Amino acid sequence: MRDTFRAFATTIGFGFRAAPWHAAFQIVTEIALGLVGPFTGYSMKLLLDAVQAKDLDLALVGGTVLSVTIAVLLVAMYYNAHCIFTVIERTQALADRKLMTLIGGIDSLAHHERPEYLDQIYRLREERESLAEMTNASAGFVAALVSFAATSVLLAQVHPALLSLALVAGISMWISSKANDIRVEAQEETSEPERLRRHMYDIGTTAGAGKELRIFGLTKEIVRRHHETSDLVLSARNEADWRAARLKSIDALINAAAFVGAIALVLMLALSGRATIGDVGLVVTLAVEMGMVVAGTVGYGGDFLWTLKQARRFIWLEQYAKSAVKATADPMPAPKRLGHGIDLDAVTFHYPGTERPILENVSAHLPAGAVVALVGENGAGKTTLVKLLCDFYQPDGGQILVDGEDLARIPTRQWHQRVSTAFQDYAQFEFQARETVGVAVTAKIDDDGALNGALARADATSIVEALPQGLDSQLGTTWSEGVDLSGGQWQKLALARGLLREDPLLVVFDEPTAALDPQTEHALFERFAAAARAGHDQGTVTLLVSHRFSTVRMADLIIVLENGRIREIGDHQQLIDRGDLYAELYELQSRAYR
Ligand SMILES: Nc1ncnc2c1ncn2[C@@H]1O[C@H](COP(=O)(O)OP(=O)(O)OP(=O)(O)O)[C@@H](O)[C@H]1O
Repeated sequence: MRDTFRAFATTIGFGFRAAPWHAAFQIVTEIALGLVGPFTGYSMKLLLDAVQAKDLDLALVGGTVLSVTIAVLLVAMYYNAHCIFTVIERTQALADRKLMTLIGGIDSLAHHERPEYLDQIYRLREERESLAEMTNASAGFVAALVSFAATSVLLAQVHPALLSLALVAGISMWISSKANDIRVEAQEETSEPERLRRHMYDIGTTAGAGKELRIFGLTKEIVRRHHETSDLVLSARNEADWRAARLKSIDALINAAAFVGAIALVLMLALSGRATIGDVGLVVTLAVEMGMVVAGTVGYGGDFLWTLKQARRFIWLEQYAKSAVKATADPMPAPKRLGHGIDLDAVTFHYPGTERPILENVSAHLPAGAVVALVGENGAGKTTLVKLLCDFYQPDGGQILVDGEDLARIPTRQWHQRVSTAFQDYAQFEFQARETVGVAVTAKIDDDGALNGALARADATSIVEALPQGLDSQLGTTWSEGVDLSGGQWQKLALARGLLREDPLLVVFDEPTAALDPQTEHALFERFAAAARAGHDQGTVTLLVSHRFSTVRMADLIIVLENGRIREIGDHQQLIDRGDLYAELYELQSRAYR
């Protein structure tokens, strides 16, 4: 209950924060509109009674009530529509920013990788518009309830038995909410196949998979899979719709019976002289109005509950974001420089929600100022170790020690500020070139000297020089005057981004040069290694993950991982002398290049 209230308060708060006056005015006008139906019925009653009694005064009162009601209707309708759009637009923008801040700001990566979290995040992203709907749903729901109350009072004045219409309306709302639950449940249960269906659609329609789709003639297969998954999703939802429709038809029958009963009752009352002709008009109008009130309450109530569901997901995300912050019982700041280095002390790890250990008992000393290479076959656990060193995940067993202190004690955000990275799956920021590189240290976006220095270290100077407006060029052909770059050029800019930070304690290159030829990669890393060794005062550890042994060989220390365990460790010559896996793989690659 507390969570529900919190979810409601949070999302209605979005509306009032994004557009306070419009939100307040929307609620007022919505309630005014909700009263139009009952007041129209009442003025009709007055007018009919006035005609029957030939009472001019009563006719004037009835006419005035009707005129005011129509005026309120016209004015409120106009402002209400304006408020609805303004509130939704502004709230949507605010909710989007909140989602971006939460999803992108969580220290861990688990919510991007675990299926149960992905479903939640997927639904939140898909249904993000709902987060902006709370003001609208609440205003509509409150207005429908006010209308319901006013209609009930007017009906009771004619005859208390007519309140059975209100009772039936209550039952109707209950049935409709059950029908709505059935639909919502089906949507939730088909969340994963729906994600798969979307994945197929994305594969079939975006540029990323375009080349392989054509070469492998995959389009037909992807369309078939999309069809298969669609059938699964749609048949489950269709079945739920039928069940909901069966409930709704029972509801319709009850309503029809109540409507006929109410008209019969008021006619009997009128024929026996206990009700006026105006009462008959009033009951007919209000019986119809009651149907609309029920539809409104159910519709807005459904929107309200649906919005509440998304709001609860949002609260889940907020709580998850808080819980994903590493528990640092005895926090300490990251050291200014590394004197000793980083130690892996019997590190063991399995991904949350899985059983298989990916790293087992990994121990190694990464000396301050050293260039360390991490090699091993696909799936050996190299990237996983990198994720642990970047503090995206924490070890299940053992410790990572930074100058002898447990990394668990350093708050993740602080550690991230002292880590520089370049990954194989780099982000393609389609901004101006200076921003594409400069986002690594936003304070340096306008510092041409720093940007050019990083570009030079990444061997990317010529790429930017060839751009029409140099650093100010817009990247990405989907933007006006935007220019596109090759995969290797994008990767070099990502590398420059990784090299912009001046005081990192750990620099990680996880196959960031896979799109470059081996000679270029080798030359680049020779340069990084020289720079890393020259920058001993900072004690930075440079960690390089590569499958190219020509590059790896110049590292001070090479760690060979196999099935999540360290198979060998040493420098190039030591490992060659041992004649084990490294020597074998090195020989194989050298032979291929001879
Ligand atoms: N998020 C995840 N959840 C569960 N298992 C994962 C996850 N990420 C990776 N794995 C598993 O962990 C193992 C090691 O993966 P990792 O990416 O660390 O290997 P790698 O040595 O970097 O491989 P490659 O050279 O192919 O990049 C693999 O078996 C992989 O399936």
